[in-house]
Amino acid sequence: MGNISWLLRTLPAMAGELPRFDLGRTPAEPRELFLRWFGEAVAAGVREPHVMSLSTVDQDGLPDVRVLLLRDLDERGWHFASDRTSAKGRQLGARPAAALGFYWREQGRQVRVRGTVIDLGPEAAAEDFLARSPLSRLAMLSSAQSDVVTDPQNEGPARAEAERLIAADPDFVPAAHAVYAVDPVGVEFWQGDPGRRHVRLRYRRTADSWLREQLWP
Ligand SMILES: Cc1cc2nc3c(=O)[nH]c(=O)nc-3n(C[C@H](O)[C@H](O)[C@H](O)COP(=O)(O)O)c2cc1C
Repeated sequence: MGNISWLLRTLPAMAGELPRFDLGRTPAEPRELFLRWFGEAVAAGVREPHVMSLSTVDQDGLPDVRVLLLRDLDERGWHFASDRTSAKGRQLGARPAAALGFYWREQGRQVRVRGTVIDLGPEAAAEDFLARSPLSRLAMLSSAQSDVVTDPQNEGPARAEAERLIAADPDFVPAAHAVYAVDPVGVEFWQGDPGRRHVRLRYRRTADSWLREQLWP
């Protein structure tokens, strides 16, 4: 019988050198601070800094979470791409609200984003889909994200059908492909400290600007 608790207690967290978070140098807008931290994550060699968790809520109010890639960030918010008919797509259709979580381990940094979700429409979906590699497009076209795999042998025909679709129309975009943006009401930046004096800053949206508040970590 395995007991994992002893093992968990041997694992370090937030060890080593970590950056300092100077609250005197924070911009008025959270997007600007996110871009600064993201650039620093890339420069520090953080592996896959664009990987984030996305949480949504199902029809029973039960939270759901999975990992996705950040696709863009602009005045509309944090973008991700997915299938409108997937579990998350259906959850978002019924309840367009979500939270994102980034964890940049090498820097002991966490960023949390909460907000309403908007579907950016067919043009954004087409642009996102057609910019993908042929392999990625083929994989997306031949899968039914979140559905139960009833016949593993059926992958061949689905793949062949996807190949036929792309050959017939190289600009084909599946109707279910969507790009969403999380339009934030709150964005939080958390800097870990090996001495456990972690620093946490929350941006909260007000009618016409952002309120910055330091929170206990
Ligand atoms: C590193 C990584 C990146 C991923 N990126 C995406 C993505 O950008 N879009 C997406 O729909 N699924 C992505 N996935 C798959 C999702 O985690 C998830 O399995 C899928 O979207 C189905 O989720 P759902 O059933 O909750 O809708 C990624 C998984 C991993 C591990």
